[in-house]
Amino acid sequence: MTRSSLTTPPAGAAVPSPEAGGPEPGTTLGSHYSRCFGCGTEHPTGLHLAARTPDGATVEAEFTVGEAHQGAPRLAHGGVLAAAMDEVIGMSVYLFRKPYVTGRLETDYLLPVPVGTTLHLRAWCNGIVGRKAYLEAEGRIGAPDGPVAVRAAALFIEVDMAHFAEHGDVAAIAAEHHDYEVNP
Ligand SMILES: CCCCCCCCCCCCCCCC(=O)SCCNC(=O)CCNC(=O)[C@H](O)C(C)(C)COP(=O)(O)OP(=O)(O)OC[C@H]1O[C@@H](n2cnc3c(N)ncnc32)[C@H](O)[C@@H]1OP(=O)(O)O
Repeated sequence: MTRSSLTTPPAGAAVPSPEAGGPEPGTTLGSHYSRCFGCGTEHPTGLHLAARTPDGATVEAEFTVGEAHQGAPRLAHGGVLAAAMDEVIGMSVYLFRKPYVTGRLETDYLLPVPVGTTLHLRAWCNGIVGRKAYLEAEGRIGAPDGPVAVRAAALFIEVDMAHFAEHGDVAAIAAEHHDYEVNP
């Protein structure tokens, strides 16, 4: 992965271990918002990622490139592939039970990805320092050990739930996150 110093964990960054009380290995992770472009089951043209964690610390998902995801004819749009990496990385840090948002996302495109291809995505965390999480992901064509088409490195920043309430739609959050108190 070609990455900048901004997405490279500094020496001594702690690599998190599976959170006590977090998802058991093998668990399928639900969507965090039904209309999310990445994982929402109600999004008509979204990526519909249904991620799972094989080990409580990393995340895997598949994404089949559809008609709605084209850039050049019959080829996936690079921004859509970046969105898939963003989503699977976001799910991998959400394993640690704290809300994070993308601060920076760097993407390497190694192979074109035709419509109809299933990309096998995997994301993991390389370290956390304070509010900053350093993460990485890859997308492989056709099989978990297929050729790598996309690689990404990211810096995610921890926020609190007030971030989503203040800047987004507090009623939608309350409707889908029953543990979120609208008026604490
Ligand atoms: C329904 C709701 C459910 C929610 C449930 C939970 C969510 C579950 C997620 C599941 C999966 C989602 C997957 C998709 C995830 C997205 O796509 S999120 C959407 C895209 N991202 C955004 O909209 C973020 C927009 N940016 C911001 O809001 C603010 O800039 C941020 C990132 C919160 C940071 O602002 P801040 O809190 O004021 O913090 P700030 O002091 O500026 O930065 C903190 C540190 O990070 C560094 N930093 C910040 N940004 C950068 C950057 N771009 N580059 C380098 N360093 C940076 C700063 O330099 C600083 O470093 P230190 O000085 O501490 O060393």
